[in-house]
Amino acid sequence: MADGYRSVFAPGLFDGRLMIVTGGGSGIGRCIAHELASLGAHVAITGRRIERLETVRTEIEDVGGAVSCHAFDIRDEAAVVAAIAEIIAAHGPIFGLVNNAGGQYPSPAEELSVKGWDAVIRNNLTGGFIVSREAYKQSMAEHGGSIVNIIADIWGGMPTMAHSGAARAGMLNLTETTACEWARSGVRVNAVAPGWVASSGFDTYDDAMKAELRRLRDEIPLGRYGNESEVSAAVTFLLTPGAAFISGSCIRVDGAVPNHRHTWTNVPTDRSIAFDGFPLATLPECLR
Ligand SMILES: CCC/C=C/C(=O)SCCNC(=O)CCNC(=O)[C@H](O)C(C)(C)COP(=O)([O-])OP(=O)([O-])OC[C@H]1O[C@@H](n2cnc3c(N)ncnc32)[C@H](O)[C@@H]1OP(=O)([O-])[O-]
Ligand SMILES: NC(=O)C1=CN([C@@H]2O[C@H](COP(=O)(O)OP(=O)(O)OC[C@H]3O[C@@H](n4cnc5c(N)ncnc54)[C@H](OP(=O)(O)O)[C@@H]3O)[C@@H](O)[C@H]2O)C=CC1
Repeated sequence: MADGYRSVFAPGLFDGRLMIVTGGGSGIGRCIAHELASLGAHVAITGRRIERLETVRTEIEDVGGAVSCHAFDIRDEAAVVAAIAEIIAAHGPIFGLVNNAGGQYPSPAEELSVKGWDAVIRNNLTGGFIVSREAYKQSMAEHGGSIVNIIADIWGGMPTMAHSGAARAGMLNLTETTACEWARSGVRVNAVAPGWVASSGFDTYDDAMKAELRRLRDEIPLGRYGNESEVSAAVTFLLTPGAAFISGSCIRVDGAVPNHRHTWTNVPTDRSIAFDGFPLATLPECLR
């Protein structure tokens, strides 16, 4: 038998608990599924492509974990309603939900079509909302639970990711709002915001984007990309009783990137020209 996932959390912590991980067929979601299963959970992994889910199912079962696969698009409301009902019928009440599925494509904002914008907003905001609502209504409202939403580093502009940045910022507020609304049902809702994490997600980028990623790596204060297990550990912590009084919060897993942003190295050296092209002298004193 292959080695299982080595979590820093106590073995058996989630024995018999049902956890859903959307986007569990690759990258960060796959890693989270492995960690939760290694701690005793039954993990329901979801995604659009069943073959990727089946591969992860085999990996987890090979090390003795409990897992099931459920293929659906998180943006398809009817499919989500049916899939959540099917998961509960087969595996019992939902204890944890990790809204990890998502993604986008890079594009300058002025070149985004409304169709492309909508596709990405639905992938990174609407989908997570639908899955959360159904997990709450169909199960967690009765007995409590914990939801973790994977967002992104939204503490600043995200050039070429306007659609995704807007969606993830919306997801952070949805996290905060549902944390309030569902608290009295014993449901906690938190977010984890990965920075640049070397995962299968990087494979979806073209060569220009990969070159940009290599440049960005040098600007990460901790000097490297994050890895999938570092995101998974933060998610797992939020699902544990150790986080019982944490709700509506966000853990950034980003090597301190947002703290570093204001140390710009590319500020204009010609101090006679303001950033917007107006001569500096025309600006009020307080803006100089
Ligand atoms: C954010 C910070 C860091 C994050 C890192 C990560 O997330 S790593 C993880 C990274 N992992 C992932 O990102 C994985 C998940 N990502 C995805 O599945 C896609 O990015 C998706 C959300 C667009 C799929 O939405 P879908 O199933 O609805 O796809 P669809 O094919 O039907 O397209 C609908 C419309 O969108 C437009 N459009 C789409 N693609 C492009 C493009 N390349 N170029 C230009 N435009 C594009 C286009 O308008 C298209 O309509 P058209 O003109 O064809 O009639
Ligand atoms: N890697 C990074 O640096 C960062 C990643 N993130 C976010 O973390 C999450 C995981 O990313 P990562 O593992 O790197 O990338 P991946 O592309 O490997 O993971 C995305 C997963 O989501 C699934 N998915 C995407 N869209 C849908 C959909 N509409 N319905 C159902 N499933 C869907 C995909 O499976 P399938 O295609 O089969 O549906 C895939 O398994 C994503 O939300 C990503 O945007 C955020 C910040 C940084």
